[in-house]
Amino acid sequence: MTDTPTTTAPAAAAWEAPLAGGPLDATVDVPGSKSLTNRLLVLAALADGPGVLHGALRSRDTDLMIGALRALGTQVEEGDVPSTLHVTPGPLHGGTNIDTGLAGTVMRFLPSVAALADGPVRFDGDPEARVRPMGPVLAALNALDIPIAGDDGGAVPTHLPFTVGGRGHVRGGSVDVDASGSSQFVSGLLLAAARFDQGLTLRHVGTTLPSLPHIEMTVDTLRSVGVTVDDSRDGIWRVFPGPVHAGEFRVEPDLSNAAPFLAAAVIAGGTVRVPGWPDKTTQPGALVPDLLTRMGGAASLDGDVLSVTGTGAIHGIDVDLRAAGELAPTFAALAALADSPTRLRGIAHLRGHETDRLAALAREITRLGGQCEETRDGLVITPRPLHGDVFRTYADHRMATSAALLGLRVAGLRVEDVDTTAKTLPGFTGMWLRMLAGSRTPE
Ligand SMILES: O=C(O)C1=C[C@@H](OP(=O)(O)O)[C@@H](O)[C@H](O)C1
Ligand SMILES: C=C(OP(=O)(O)O)C(=O)O
Repeated sequence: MTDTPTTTAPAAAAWEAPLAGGPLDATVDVPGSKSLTNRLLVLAALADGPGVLHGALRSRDTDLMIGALRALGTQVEEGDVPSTLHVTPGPLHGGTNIDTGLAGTVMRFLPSVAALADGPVRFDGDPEARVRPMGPVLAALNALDIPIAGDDGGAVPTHLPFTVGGRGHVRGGSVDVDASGSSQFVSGLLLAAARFDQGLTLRHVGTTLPSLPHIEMTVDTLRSVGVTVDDSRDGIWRVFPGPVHAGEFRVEPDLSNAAPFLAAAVIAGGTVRVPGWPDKTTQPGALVPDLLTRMGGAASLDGDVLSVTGTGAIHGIDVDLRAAGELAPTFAALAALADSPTRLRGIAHLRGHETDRLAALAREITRLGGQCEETRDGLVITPRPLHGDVFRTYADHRMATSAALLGLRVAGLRVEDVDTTAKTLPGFTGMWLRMLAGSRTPE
């Protein structure tokens, strides 16, 4: 995954990012967390009875998860509002296809569910998904005696497309996994492991481990459905075999999607508030208030309302974002507008995200006249005066929200394919305009 990103989408369809007209004063209701919604959907499909999710995110990634679980035999129905989902598990069927789109959570979480199905399940996704790393999950399942085939046979594939030869049960046991490329390799194996005959002991054998909060989220979510997990040793997780209990769950707002709105207050000045902020969470977005404070904002929590106030002054930072790589595009935008250089470290694995985010951010910030250089494991951004141009997004929702942030200060910035934000936040442009107008953005 070292190729530089390319795109062929026409610049003509680009969205004119609005300039901030003055200090903000807005309350933004952010929809549910992608990561929690897709974990809870998977566990509901593996549960011992019908369950309910409230506040679920409805977006391309979560609708792909719903579509895939339906294809495997699970009933998923909307309640009185689209964010309420009733899930009734059924026997897991093979003989089906799964469209992963560009969703890491679908392509990495469902192969071990498919291994429990009663026949082959073929996975494929967007062209951009075919270059995202899959090898460690597939090799681990293969080591547990699950046949995994690429379209042309041969060795265990390392990328989409592939077929998981579901056998109705998985032996389980112990596997070693190099998860330095993505925490989702760990989460994807742990989520289904209580349904493996022997459960699973998973040992991470790589040099670095990104997104530890997302692995803690997996462990926490498993425990919330009655699964016993031992995570007492660094880099080793043991999931005991046993039932996954059905239940009724409420999904927290997506704190990583809240990040660009809160960051807007630091850039434009004024205050942005996000209600429903959890006082305790495994979401990496929990780091946002502290990071925005270090860059010049002031954050406070009043009840469950998180407020960020800015003056327009932005300071560069040196930060290891290993735990929260999905925040990097937001902080890269802030960095390009700051009064001193920024170094973002610990995020080499972003080269395997929706696009190679390090190359994409460096290229697009440079296109606007900025200075952004890739390092071995991150970016160094040196603020320079920026000018308007087309900002390419490479099918990456967070490139689009990052561009909207830059557009608050850079006249004439046009965001290519802004609708890519539908991956996790459909309606983003409406929410952004309402934030700028100072009116509350309904969920
Ligand atoms: O498990 C999850 O829900 C996620 C884990 C992280 O993946 P990586 O560890 O690949 O960064 C994160 O970036 C992604 O947006 C969501
Ligand atoms: C990396 C991300 O997504 P995915 O779940 O597709 O890996 C992201 O949302 O920033």
